[in-house]
Amino acid sequence: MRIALIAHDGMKTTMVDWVGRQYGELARHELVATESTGALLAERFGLAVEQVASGPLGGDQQIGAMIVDHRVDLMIFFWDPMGLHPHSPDVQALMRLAVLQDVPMALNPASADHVLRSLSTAGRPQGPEAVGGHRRTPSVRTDTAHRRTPAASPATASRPSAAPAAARRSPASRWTDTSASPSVPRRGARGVHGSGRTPTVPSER
Ligand SMILES: O=C(CO)COP(=O)(O)O
Repeated sequence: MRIALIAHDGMKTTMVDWVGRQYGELARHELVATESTGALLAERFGLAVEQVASGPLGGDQQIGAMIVDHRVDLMIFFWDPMGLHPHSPDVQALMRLAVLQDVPMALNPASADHVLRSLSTAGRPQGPEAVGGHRRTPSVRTDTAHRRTPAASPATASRPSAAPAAARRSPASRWTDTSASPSVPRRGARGVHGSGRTPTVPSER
């Protein structure tokens, strides 16, 4: 599985802490990162990390292109909610592509922990969903029970019925590594997630 790792400057410490906790699991996968994030992780942990350009210099767009090419299976993006980013349009575009292509995306350590923990089980869907696959495209619901209005809007009804990613790729293909060991227990006493993020001073990017 290829995992994209990205952190804004204000979240780099958080990323280092998280990777330190999840090193054992992450080392089992291919990693790609925006330049500064990747360099930091390679230096701190000796991880083999493919690096694209720095985020503000187009790296987010390069990761986005990888997502379009189905070369990223999971994105961990510690986006800084307190920072102003000159490349915000790139960040938004990247997130849009991840949503569009139905690539799992975690934006903070708590969700990243959950997603990583699920690697060992998500390839084996159980129950009714095992028949039809465990992933669906949000905009292409086939059941009608959820609708409050009598009919779907023409725009919704005329949409192509297949999700780009779902159509070309089996759900399980993203989760082939089913032998992952349980993730490293969380440490710290700060809440159930233990992510313990310290608020950071807004940074420029
Ligand atoms: O800005 C970023 C993502 O938008 C991260 O880029 P760097 O990893 O190069 O700092």
